[in-house]
Amino acid sequence: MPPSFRATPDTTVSHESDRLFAKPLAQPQDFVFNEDVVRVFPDMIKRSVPGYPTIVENIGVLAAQFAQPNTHLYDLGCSLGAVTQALRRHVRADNCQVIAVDNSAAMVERCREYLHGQDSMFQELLPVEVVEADILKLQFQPTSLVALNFTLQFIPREQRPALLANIRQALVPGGALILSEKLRFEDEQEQDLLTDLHIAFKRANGYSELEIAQKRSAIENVMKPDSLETHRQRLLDAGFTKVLPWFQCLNFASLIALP
Ligand SMILES: Nc1ncnc2c1ncn2[C@@H]1O[C@H](C[S@+](CC[C@H]([NH3+])C(=O)[O-])CC(=O)[O-])[C@@H](O)[C@H]1O
Ligand SMILES: O=C(O)C(=O)Cc1ccccc1
Repeated sequence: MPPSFRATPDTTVSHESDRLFAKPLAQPQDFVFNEDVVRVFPDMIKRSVPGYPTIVENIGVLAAQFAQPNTHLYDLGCSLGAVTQALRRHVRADNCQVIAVDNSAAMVERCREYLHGQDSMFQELLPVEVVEADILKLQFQPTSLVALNFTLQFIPREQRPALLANIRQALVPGGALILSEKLRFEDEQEQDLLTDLHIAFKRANGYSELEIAQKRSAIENVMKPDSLETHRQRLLDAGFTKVLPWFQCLNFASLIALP
């Protein structure tokens, strides 16, 4: 493997560890993707989402199978561009362009630094445009690969069907949507067990009980997970013909939806 491909994965490594919820907070506030979160984000998501590094890398591998020449590839809710970087490591289709979109100005600013930094260091990378926008307002270009990697859960539930229908309309034959989400379980006992196991995962990654509790209260009004069955039915209703789960670790899963 040429050195350029060994070097790229490290560009999102933040050396700051996530202590955002370590001290007791006087006023519980809703979670926002601001500068403080941006600074610790790679550490936060890796220690909070079981399977995250595997999912990101393999979105690149899967994308390489679906990417069609002369189309756009979308990384929706790109944060710091981890998925876009995986696309750059794996996709070899001709004349593809990545559109990475996020509505957090702080995320977009750092994401541009990382990705444009790669542009200046390495040749022959997939071209990337990083756009600060609401993914609900995008006009999609013909696309062969759309990644919603832990983003749909932050979209108000009533807006999710229209977003998925827009994506479905823009997908070319042979393309795919890759949708990763935290799952909710309809069975109360399953939900409680998976929640406990996820807390154990966070604890094993160095989070204290206080950090876990404060993060949960910050995120609960903002992030609304659905069940696998709800996802499957909503994707079919949006016009997708097949929904294939390809990864699950505890209550975090990733699906391939085919047009
Ligand atoms: N309406 C919206 N429009 C655009 N962006 C949005 C919107 N709502 C939320 N976001 C953005 O969606 C991202 C969700 S994080 C995705 C991780 C990334 N995909 C990764 O693979 O590292 C998931 C998490 O933090 O759990 C944030 O950057 C939000 O600003
Ligand atoms: O599900 C959770 O409890 C999380 O912490 C997921 C998460 C990870 C990173 C940012 C926001 C939510």
